[in-house]
Amino acid sequence: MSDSPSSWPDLATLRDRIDDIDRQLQVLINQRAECAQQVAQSKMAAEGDDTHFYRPEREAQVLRQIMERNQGPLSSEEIARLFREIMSSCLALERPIKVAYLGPEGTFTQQAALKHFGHGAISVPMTAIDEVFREVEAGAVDYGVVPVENSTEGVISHTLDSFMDSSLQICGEVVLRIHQHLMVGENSRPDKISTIYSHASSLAQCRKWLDAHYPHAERVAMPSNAEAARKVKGEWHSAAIAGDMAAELYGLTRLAEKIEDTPDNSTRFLIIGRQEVPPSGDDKTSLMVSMRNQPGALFEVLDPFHRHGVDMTRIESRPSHTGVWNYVFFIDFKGHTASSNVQQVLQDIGEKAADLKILGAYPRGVL
Ligand SMILES: O=C(O)C(=O)C[C@]1(C(=O)O)C=C[C@@H](O)C=C1
Repeated sequence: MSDSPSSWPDLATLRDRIDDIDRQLQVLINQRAECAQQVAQSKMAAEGDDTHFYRPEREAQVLRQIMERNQGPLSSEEIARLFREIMSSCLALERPIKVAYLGPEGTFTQQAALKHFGHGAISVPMTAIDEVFREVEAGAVDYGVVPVENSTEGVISHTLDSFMDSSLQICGEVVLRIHQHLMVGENSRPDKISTIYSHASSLAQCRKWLDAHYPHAERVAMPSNAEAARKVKGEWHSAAIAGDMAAELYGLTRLAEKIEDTPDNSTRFLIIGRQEVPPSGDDKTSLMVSMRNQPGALFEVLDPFHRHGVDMTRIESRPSHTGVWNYVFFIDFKGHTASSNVQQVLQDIGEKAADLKILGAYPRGVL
């Protein structure tokens, strides 16, 4: 017999079934929350004042397990997103976590913070990247979220430079697909757009689209996309390029969606904190290495990775703050500082480098 609508249970029966499942889910979610409360007690008994309630390695393991065992029909990403929120609420019961991000409200960095920590975290906007670092260092917030590289635009040098003078650790990473939309306020005249506001890097990410669709509009760089969205709210002749959060926050209408020139446009953000993270089973490590300016310096940094079979994922060089002729390399690689081949790499580089700083070993982004 074919599966026709007439052979399905009726709507009332299906809704009864959903009510019953919801009842069970609710009991189970609250049982999970009680467990998390007990975890908090046991952590405090063992660690006292230094207790870290947020455990990046455990969260990554929980989310990976959920994705691996998922059988659908919900996608692995979707089910992990739901559990992300459950864990976020459980952590908030243990202790509410404060997270500073590069603001204002509605930026992609806030979106990244919520994607990583879920909506149980209290997110606090900051006006600059170094302010995010300062707030975490001072203990005014627990963690910070800062952008570090965009697939189209490259590295965010402010973030790398901030690590030079900071003792903070990288505790995690999160990658966000960046979709840019052209948006206007309610009194706008879409056929009369003469000015388009956005952050310089978003304007650059949409350059070809703007050349094709608004060749005569003036492009004005703003401190952030969210700032741009706020500005156009009351202007009838201008539009902003920003993301979903900014459109919703300022009640703007999207004139065109996903206008970024490269379809896989994404930004990587780092979670910074004051704790070292144990291995999760799939980790990355970030280093900062200062080399004297002499022939073969780059080779001496790269060679140990090759010799010990460690997979480098990124290398950037920045001028050092201290010596005019010294360079600092920022390096990311797969693996955790607890593993022996990584320790051998660190030892070899340490013997040649003027300075070697481990910025953190942390779980590879899951969501
Ligand atoms: O396992 C822990 O350490 C917990 O605190 C529980 C839990 C969870 O809800 O699964 C909550 C917060 C942590 O960041 C990690 C996991």
